[in-house]
Amino acid sequence: MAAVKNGREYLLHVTETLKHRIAQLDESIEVGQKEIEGMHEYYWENYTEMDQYGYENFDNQQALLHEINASNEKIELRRRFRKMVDSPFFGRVDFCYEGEDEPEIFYIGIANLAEENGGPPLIYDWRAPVSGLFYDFDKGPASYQAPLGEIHGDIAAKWQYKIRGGKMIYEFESDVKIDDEILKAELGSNGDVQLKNIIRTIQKEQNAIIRNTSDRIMVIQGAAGSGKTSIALHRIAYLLYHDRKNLNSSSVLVLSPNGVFSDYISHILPELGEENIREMSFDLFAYKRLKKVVSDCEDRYDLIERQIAGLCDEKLLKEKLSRDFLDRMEGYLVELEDSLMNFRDVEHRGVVKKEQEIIELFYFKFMDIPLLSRMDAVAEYFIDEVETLKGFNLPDEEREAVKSRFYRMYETRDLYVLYNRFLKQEGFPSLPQVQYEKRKLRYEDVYPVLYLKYRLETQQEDSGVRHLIVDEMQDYSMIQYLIIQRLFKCRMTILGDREQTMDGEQQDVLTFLPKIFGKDIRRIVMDKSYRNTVEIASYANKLAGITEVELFERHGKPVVEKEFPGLEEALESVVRELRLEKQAVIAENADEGVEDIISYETAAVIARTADEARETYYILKEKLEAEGFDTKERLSLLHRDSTNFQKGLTVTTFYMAKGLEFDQVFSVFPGQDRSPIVERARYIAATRALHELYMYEVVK
Ligand SMILES: Nc1ncnc2c1ncn2[C@@H]1O[C@H](COP(=O)(O)OP(=O)(O)OP(=O)(O)O)[C@@H](O)[C@H]1O
Repeated sequence: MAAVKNGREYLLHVTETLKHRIAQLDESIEVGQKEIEGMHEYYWENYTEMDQYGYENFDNQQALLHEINASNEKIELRRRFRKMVDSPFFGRVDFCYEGEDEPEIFYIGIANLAEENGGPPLIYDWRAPVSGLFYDFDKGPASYQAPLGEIHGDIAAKWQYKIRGGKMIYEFESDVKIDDEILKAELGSNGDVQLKNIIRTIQKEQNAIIRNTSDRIMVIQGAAGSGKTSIALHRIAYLLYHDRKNLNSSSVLVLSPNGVFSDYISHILPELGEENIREMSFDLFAYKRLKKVVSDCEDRYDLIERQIAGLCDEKLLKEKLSRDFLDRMEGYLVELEDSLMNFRDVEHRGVVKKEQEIIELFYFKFMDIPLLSRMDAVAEYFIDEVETLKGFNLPDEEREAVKSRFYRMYETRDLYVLYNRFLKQEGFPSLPQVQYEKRKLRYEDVYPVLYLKYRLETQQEDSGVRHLIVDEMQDYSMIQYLIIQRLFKCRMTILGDREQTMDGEQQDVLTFLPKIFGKDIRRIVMDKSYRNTVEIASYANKLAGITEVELFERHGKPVVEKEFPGLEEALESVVRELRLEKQAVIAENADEGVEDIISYETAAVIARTADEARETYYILKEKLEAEGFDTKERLSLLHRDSTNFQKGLTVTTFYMAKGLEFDQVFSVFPGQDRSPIVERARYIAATRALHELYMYEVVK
């Protein structure tokens, strides 16, 4: 097809090919399904007569499995092709290899396509080595990293296309990287309910992160809206594509802040032709691990609420999150080696293990096993001896009884008690000494107890995770990173923004990450922001005193700052300014009389606390219903237990809004609260806005 040079002609040819391949797959999938059904039938009809050793049965099952896998692969390929019909390609690079006269033409799309399986590609996957040219170079000398080494040449031309519903909307030759006009159009469009895939407009500096395979741990400090989350997900799609042997979607885990965020990003990988990855909130993970120790744990959101309500001893919190606290805990762990133990002789079925022998086993032979699991090894060792001497295996119950005599040599194995003892010893207020049912850990104690658990109980465990993504890295403390380091020995992409710390004080995790992970870390700073208009981004940066962020030149309405005597009045204004329905509006900077039709997909009212968000929601519900707004479908209260993010108007807190974005944002805060944490909250709220921002203060 090299003769076809025109995008429209090429589109026709590609569309025909897609239709043809889909039809072929339809047929072959149908044949495969019949084959599978036939195999099932054969099995049920004949299984009683199959050979007694099960060989035939085994062969049948293998054949069936093979057929099912082949069928699934075809279904997956058909799904990908069907998706490609809408927009088969978005870019083209004419690349002249060094020493050649004629350029070769590469069309780039969401996935590979050839006229037949294994044939020369008509379209290259955006992750293919050669596609790097599209993102990284303008016209002129260029190179890309192929499996056999770097390939050099010249880009003779670069084209960009917009195809929708199989129709060419536009095509043009561009000599800049990714034309700014296209990016502006992408960014200027309304926010979807979920994060968008950005393969058409990935920027050079973003591409470098997506395609990086050499660094084990990448730490990305990126300004609000710089594309961190988008990049992390595209990076995973890239790594899955290039390393199918070692990586699959179930071996990638994202530590995400909450269920809503997971929902918000959940479609990107399937859209990029990959299966979804696992996600987990670290707080939930901790709670599950500590279930046997305490009946409940606070999470990060409880802590924030407590901090805003002034119910948190900030000094104590800071102390418990400090390096010094951790060092003291390490000292305590050393002390426990001795102070926790009461060794004594054990005798069973006439076999005796002397105290001194137990001590030797405990401190020498099994010294590498964590303290609270070590006695188990000693007990097993003794049981083994008894069994050898007696010449038979002990029944399970008897084994357990022997083990419990060994366990009794620990003064206690209760982590709650051990932690409490540590607090007391170090002069910290102790936790209430209560029964399990009443034990609830405050957030600042959750991770120290989990840390104790790992240090005292757990040996190296293989989580099966080969790549870990930590989003919102600034929200994790040093002790959490230490736990992460113990749990995951894999590659990592850690990303966040120190300015979006949900704390009074900024935490720059980059200062301590190298101490935890060593020199394997590659640190990258992204200071160009794409989400907000220049007006919104400049306003937000001023709020946080940020100066070094580069802004993408996209302009919009000036930020509106207003004070109101009460919440009711503020929300009346929200209802007036809301542009979720098609509405004719006098454009701010336009000539008088010129009207714009403005209609957005998403808007949010962002509040300070969960209670304030709830109150806001109910007032708004009433006001909007009076205006005939469909509140059932288009108004939602997003809280910590929510699992999805909906179109329309969302009412939520600043901490739940993190990571999300909305066309219009109304930040409604109590004007009198100027505490550092709430000032950060205003910044987080402001940076959520794509096109319009209203900063409302309720000044009683
Ligand atoms: N290269 C790009 N092309 C098109 N859109 C982009 C690009 N990079 C970022 N964006 C858009 O910018 C917005 C912000 O991206 P994203 O949410 O990934 O940023 P972030 O750095 O994680 O933000 P935050 O930390 O503020 O939550 C999204 O709408 C995303 O689609």
